[in-house]
Amino acid sequence: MISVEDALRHCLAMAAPLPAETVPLAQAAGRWMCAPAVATRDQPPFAASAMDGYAVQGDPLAGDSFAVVGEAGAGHAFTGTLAAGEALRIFTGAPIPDGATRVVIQEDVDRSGDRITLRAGADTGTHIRPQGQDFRVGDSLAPRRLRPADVALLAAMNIPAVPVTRRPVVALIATGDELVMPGENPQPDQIIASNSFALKAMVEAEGGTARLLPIARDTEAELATVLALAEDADLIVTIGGASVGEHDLVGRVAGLERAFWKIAMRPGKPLIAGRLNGVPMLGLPGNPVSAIVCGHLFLLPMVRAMLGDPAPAPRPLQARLAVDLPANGPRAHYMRARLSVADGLPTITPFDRQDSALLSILGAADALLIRPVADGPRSAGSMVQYLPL
Ligand SMILES: Nc1nc2c(c(=O)[nH]1)N[C@H]1C(S)=C(S)[C@@H](COP(=O)(O)OP(=O)(O)OC[C@H]3O[C@@H](n4cnc5c(N)ncnc54)[C@H](O)[C@@H]3O)O[C@H]1N2
Ligand code: MOO
Repeated sequence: MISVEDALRHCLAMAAPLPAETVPLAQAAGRWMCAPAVATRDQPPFAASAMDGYAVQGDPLAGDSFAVVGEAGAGHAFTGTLAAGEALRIFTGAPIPDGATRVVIQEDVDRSGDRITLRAGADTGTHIRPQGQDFRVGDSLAPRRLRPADVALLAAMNIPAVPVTRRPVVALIATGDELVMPGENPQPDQIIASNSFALKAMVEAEGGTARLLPIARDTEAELATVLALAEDADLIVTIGGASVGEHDLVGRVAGLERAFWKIAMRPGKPLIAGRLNGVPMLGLPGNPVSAIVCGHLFLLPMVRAMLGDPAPAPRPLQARLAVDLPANGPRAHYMRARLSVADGLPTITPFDRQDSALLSILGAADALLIRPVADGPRSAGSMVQYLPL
């Protein structure tokens, strides 16, 4: 058995960033931009009014009066130059005319015909957004997973398409004679394949493309046939058949160059990783919670690394333990747990039942409480690490 940390290192060593492709901005959200984006213009491209009002020169006092000589709106610049004693009717987003140094908001003036007079108590802000206050030509946005606000920033930079890492194709193969697909009529000794659906959703939420392949029955021939369907995938994931029984065939697949088998982790002990004819492969344990927890700890980091994430490993957070816990054993325990807030602090309570077959408990959990190998007894109130689910 190797440690969780060593197992993750082996997994990440197999997961190199994939090549880039260019996508239009409208399809870029959620994708990993893999080269810096550089602004080709200033924003705003001119000094702009931040308010609806009147552009004037200098610092007028209450009672000062101006002749309104024209108008500027967003997209409609005033081309003349403003002289002392003149005002330009101006709207938010319009270019500030030459000669103006300030915008007086319309609530602070009295207008009569083509004249305005400043009221007492007018605010003294300039209400001018300087050219390039948001970004300037040459400013860049570093590679990242694009969030909605990033896509807006790229649009404002006038960048219509961006280079993104190709989505990794992850082939998911459930194995076992006992499995049928949801909606089928299981025999009395059969169950429904479930965890592949969670893994598909997890891969896709992370930016990968998941391909659910047919269930492989417990024969070497059938497993080989289904694995052959996955040979063009970027990552092959099998589910079940990873343990030590006669029907656990994954570790014995022809062409598998194993990096490791069995890790000091609960749930997830029988995890297998390696390359199958050169393609990175993860053999997840069949128990639903084991498969999904290993998905969070090993599969998703590999997907993130293939997408170019420079920090693909899971990032534990800290919370206050709500109950006493006995010492942990020789395997790191990723306990299904619930987060709450007590006295303004994040607090974590593990479920009493931790059997790795319990999907209902995993569904009720929003965190994995991490017990390191041989961690001593913990009292309520001590700080522990967890991974959000
Ligand atoms: N003698 C030992 N037996 C077991 C050990 C061990 O060390 N020595 N390890 C146990 C641990 S830990 C786990 S986890 C399981 C995992 O074994 P496998 O990866 O071989 O998984 P299976 O035997 O195929 O299935 C386990 C369990 O999960 C159900 N299953 C399988 N696939 C799915 C699926 N796609 N959806 C829903 N449920 C699935 C399957 O029916 C079994 O009930 O081994 C222990 N045994
Ligand atoms: O460690 Mo196995 O993964 O749950 O029961």
